[in-house]
Amino acid sequence: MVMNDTVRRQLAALPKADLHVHLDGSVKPGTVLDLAARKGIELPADTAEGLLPYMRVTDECENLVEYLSKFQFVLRFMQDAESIERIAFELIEQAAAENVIYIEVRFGPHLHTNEGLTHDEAIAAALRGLRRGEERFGIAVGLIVINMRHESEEVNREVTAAALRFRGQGVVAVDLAGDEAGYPASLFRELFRPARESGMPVTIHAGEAAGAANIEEAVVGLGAARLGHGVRLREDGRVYELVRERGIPLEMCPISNMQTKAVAGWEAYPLRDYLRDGLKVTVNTDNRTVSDTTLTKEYEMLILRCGLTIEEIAATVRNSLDAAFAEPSAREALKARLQSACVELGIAL
Ligand SMILES: O=c1[nH]cnc2c1ncn2[C@H]1C[C@H](O)[C@@H](CO)O1
Ligand SMILES: [Zn+2]
Repeated sequence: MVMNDTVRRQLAALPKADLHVHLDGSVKPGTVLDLAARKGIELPADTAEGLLPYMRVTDECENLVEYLSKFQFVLRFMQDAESIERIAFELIEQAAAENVIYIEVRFGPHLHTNEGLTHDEAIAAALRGLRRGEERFGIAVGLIVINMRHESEEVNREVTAAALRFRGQGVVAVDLAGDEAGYPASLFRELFRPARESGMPVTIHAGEAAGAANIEEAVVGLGAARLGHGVRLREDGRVYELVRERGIPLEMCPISNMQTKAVAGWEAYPLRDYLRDGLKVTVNTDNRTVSDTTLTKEYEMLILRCGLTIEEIAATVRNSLDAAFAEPSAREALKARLQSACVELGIAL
């Protein structure tokens, strides 16, 4: 498949969904410039362009741990409610510009408490920004609260409790992110117990920097209803079947997966095989700024480097809407929008 003008037009107009995007990985460099000036923080460059090397990874990134080191730079500017709200709003604005109709944004509240914000205040600020974006751009939004693998049990217990307090007010799920190879999923069974017991959906970053055993533990031990990445699922046939039989959606993030070296290269990227094998594959950005990506760019790479068709791209969007942590009626309405757009665009769905 090549990218002719018809496909480009179809891609641009296709309604999209992003289930896996980190707030702190998607900050616009121009916003950092502005926030730094207001806060009197000195920057290593005085243009948006000049800040990019500090905010994005290069192809030379060796692994997930190196990738994660990029987040420190922006977190300094995300320690007050107003900045968090603004950055959340601007993320919805960026998504709206490429026809995203549904988005679940995720962030780790504890990363925003260095200057005294509480977890609840950080969550409330993110929700205000998302709501404002939702109203302005007509996009349906949800917030996923992240527990970080390197944080203490006590901190993560509090983060989870805060997430549960905001259930029904915009927080749709809890997640586990950070250094997967250094902190296996099995350490977090107890942490996710309250979420499991209260029916709050759980999604877990797994099978990105560690193998299929971590995916099995995420599903069986932690109760994951979806998996962040899941790229390395094919390493174990038994776990592969488990995920396929249960229809557990994979939140794949192709460009990020290349950068963290979760796979050797595009030739080895398993997304097309997973999709054709009936796994519930979804396509997401992970971090718009850190990974220098957009959903359109992710789709283009999948078409050019993995041979996906526009129909298969549309099928991944439908998978995302099916997998959305949203009310069934909202999911159906979004799917109807996708369906009618596909009819108009001549894409068989
Ligand atoms: O792809 C990822 N894998 C694991 N952790 C990640 C990934 N992208 C971002 N994070 C971490 C770094 C951020 O500071 C944190 C909260 O968004 O989540
Ligand atoms: Zn992620």
